[in-house]
Amino acid sequence: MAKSIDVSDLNIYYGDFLAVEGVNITIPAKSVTAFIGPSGCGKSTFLRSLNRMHEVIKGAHVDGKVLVDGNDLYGADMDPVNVRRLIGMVFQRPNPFPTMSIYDNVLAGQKLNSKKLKKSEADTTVERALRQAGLWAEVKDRLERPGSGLSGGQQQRLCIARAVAVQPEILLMDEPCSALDPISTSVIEDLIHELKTEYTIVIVTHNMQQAARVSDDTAFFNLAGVGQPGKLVESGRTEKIFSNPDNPATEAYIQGRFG
Ligand SMILES: Nc1ncnc2c1ncn2[C@@H]1O[C@H](COP(=O)(O)OP(=O)(O)OP(=O)(O)O)[C@@H](O)[C@H]1O
Repeated sequence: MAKSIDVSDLNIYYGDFLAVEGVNITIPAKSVTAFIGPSGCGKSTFLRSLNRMHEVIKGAHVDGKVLVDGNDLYGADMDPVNVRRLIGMVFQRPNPFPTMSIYDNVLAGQKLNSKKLKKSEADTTVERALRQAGLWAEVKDRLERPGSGLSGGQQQRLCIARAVAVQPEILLMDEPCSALDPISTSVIEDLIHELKTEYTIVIVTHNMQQAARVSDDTAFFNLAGVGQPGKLVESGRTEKIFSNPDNPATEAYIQGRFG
């Protein structure tokens, strides 16, 4: 079941450095929310705080609240490993395990969660995940070949298959198309459109056309100055943010006047 995310008064630190300050936002379920803003404003940092990947870095921590359908992600009884299973992540560079077969790559998340599957269950999971990632037809006859033998765009879809194989509720995508050619980018964008019927999707992108094409909602982040923390300037329906934003900085950024 896809879930909504409610963030309140979130501050995100690297040691003493406050990287992102005071974020308040609701990310609706079963829709695509794009994070945009100039380099260094904290988009990726904020994204990683949404599945507790941020704290993997030594000294990194947050204060404030992140609720997923009312459950506090940072609550004392919340296991970060479980959080990362429920909230999957796809990175900028496709990162399949290169020597592992396509089949085993899809199941890699399951194995990390030390979930033992019968062969028939494993086969079903692999097919389902590859179909969801729009890759099944292209790889069904070479599942035992290494993941590294696929094109960049196919590798990224393999990573999406790996992320959905564990049946997460939310998918976080950090510039998932920035290393891909326009055709592979378009395939992934179509896929994002299909996946939102089942998942809540959050995507960081530098590409304004992409944000406008794929997202239902957009959040614009900015820096007040060098060394200052990043802040959420405004968020709302993508149509509104792109055509009639409340803040002049949002309009300037979208029109390419800075960043
Ligand atoms: N591992 C880290 N340790 C310390 N500071 C970091 C670390 N990663 C990022 N930062 C700092 O946090 C701030 C936000 O960085 P972040 O990468 O989240 O921004 P971004 O908006 O995603 O940038 P970009 O668009 O360039 O990817 C920056 O000042 C950055 O230097």
